[in-house]
Amino acid sequence: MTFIEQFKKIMQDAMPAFLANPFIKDCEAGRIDARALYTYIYQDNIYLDVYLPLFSKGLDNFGIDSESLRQFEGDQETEPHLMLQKLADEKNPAAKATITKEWLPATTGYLKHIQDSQKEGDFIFLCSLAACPYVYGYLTEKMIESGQIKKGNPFYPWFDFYKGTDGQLTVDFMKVLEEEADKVDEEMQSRGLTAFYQAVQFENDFFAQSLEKEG
Ligand SMILES: Cc1ncc(CN)c(N)n1
Repeated sequence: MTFIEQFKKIMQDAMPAFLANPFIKDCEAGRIDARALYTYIYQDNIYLDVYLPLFSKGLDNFGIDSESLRQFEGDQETEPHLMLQKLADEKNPAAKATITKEWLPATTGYLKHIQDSQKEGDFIFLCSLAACPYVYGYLTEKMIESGQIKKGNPFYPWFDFYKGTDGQLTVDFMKVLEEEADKVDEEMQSRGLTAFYQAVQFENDFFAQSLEKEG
């Protein structure tokens, strides 16, 4: 299996866990849990504030200047947050006051993982950064394709958004990773795959933590 094939397999193998995730199951059922959505948005803002500058550094390390990759650093994340916020506001705006305004464990753990990967070297760092666009691009595409998320589902616009943005980004990211993987030895490739695998697990935990109640 090529490096990229192994990358894809990690995501394919993780799909059942994402589909069993209560956050994703709520989306599939069109069930709006306002508190969970407010929590997700709050945590995602914390995450992106740290992740996006790191993403920029990760690209700079390899002199990468692709338009879709660069665009990702802009404010495109605001739009999907507003979509979820609208759903939560319509359902139960009072839930906003009840969310935990602290860094939840998957937020802290995921960011620490990326920062630790950065210390391990440029290639491993790049692999750890890939899960953020890859998971959303892959998951949204598969769930729309399979009919698990259909038009009319309140979450459809959110899935469709990421299918477009993160889907395209993933195509560009994979091209870069393929080129860079050719330049490193097998041991480094394997460490890169591990860093990606762990980031994929954190993506799943990140969704799940939004539904966990206080105390
Ligand atoms: C935690 C997380 N992962 C992925 C994405 C979408 N790129 C996001 N907004 N937040």
